[in-house]
Amino acid sequence: MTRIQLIQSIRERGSYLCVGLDPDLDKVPAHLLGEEDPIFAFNKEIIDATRDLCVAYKLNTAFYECYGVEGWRALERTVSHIGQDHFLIADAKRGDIGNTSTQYAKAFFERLPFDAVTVAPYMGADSVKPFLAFDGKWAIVLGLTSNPGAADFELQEAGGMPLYERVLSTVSGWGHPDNLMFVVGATQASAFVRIRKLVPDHFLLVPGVGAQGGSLREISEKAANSDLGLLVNVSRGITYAGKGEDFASAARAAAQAYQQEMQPYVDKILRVKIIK
Ligand SMILES: O=C(O)c1cc(=O)[nH]c(=O)n1[C@@H]1O[C@H](COP(=O)(O)O)[C@@H](O)[C@H]1O
Repeated sequence: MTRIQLIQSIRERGSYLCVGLDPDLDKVPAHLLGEEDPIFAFNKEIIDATRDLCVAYKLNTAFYECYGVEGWRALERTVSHIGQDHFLIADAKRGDIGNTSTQYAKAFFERLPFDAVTVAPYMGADSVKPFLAFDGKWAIVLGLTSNPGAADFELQEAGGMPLYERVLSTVSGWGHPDNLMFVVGATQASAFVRIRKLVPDHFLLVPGVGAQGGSLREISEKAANSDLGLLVNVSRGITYAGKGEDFASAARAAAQAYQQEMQPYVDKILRVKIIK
């Protein structure tokens, strides 16, 4: 999916919500556990209940890999059920020497139909650039993450600025706003304004709303750009909004509340904008 298509889809749905599909068999409703593929059965109901309210789905591969080949099969079935109308993110946090990164990119972009993969920048240019070499595909590079451990390296000073700022300004030169996004945690509100100065045009993937306590309003006020420029991810806050047989309608209600909070920002920013 191109940046222009993504912006159109945000405008049409009045939403920049990304639903995180991180299924955990210890948490899915008991009545699904007897299904032949309970992970897919769970995801399918969540997808069917939320498709019109979100523009993206993010699958964290850890929640599939931990179930071995059956988990991977459920991931494949899930992405094919989602189809082509949503921006599809493989949250795999990859990045390795160049030829290995190319194989990771092929796995998600050629074997599977993902639009984007999350990438850790620690190994530098040759580990990130292979993900930028696929037409119409995206790398989403970790900038300032939502977890407490962000303080261990990302917030440490590196040559007169925090390391994450160096990552944003250096990595933004490796790609462009049509193939590169950055992850910024919703819990890092005090950094949003500074981040927008460093990467004014890039989309930001913002996890950490819901279970981790980040504020959708604060992100929207401080980090939206003239394209809207945000994908706000919520995983547990939507998928486990309900625990019983009505979990899908509870998920829909949670997603709808986020979408309704987003609509005024979409209207304000994208209503009269002519897309470049
Ligand atoms: O790359 C990510 O998506 C990510 C980066 C980050 O800084 N923090 C973060 O929570 N995530 C992921 O975003 C999702 C957040 O899930 P919830 O806290 O359940 O909404 C999980 O898949 C995390 O692995």
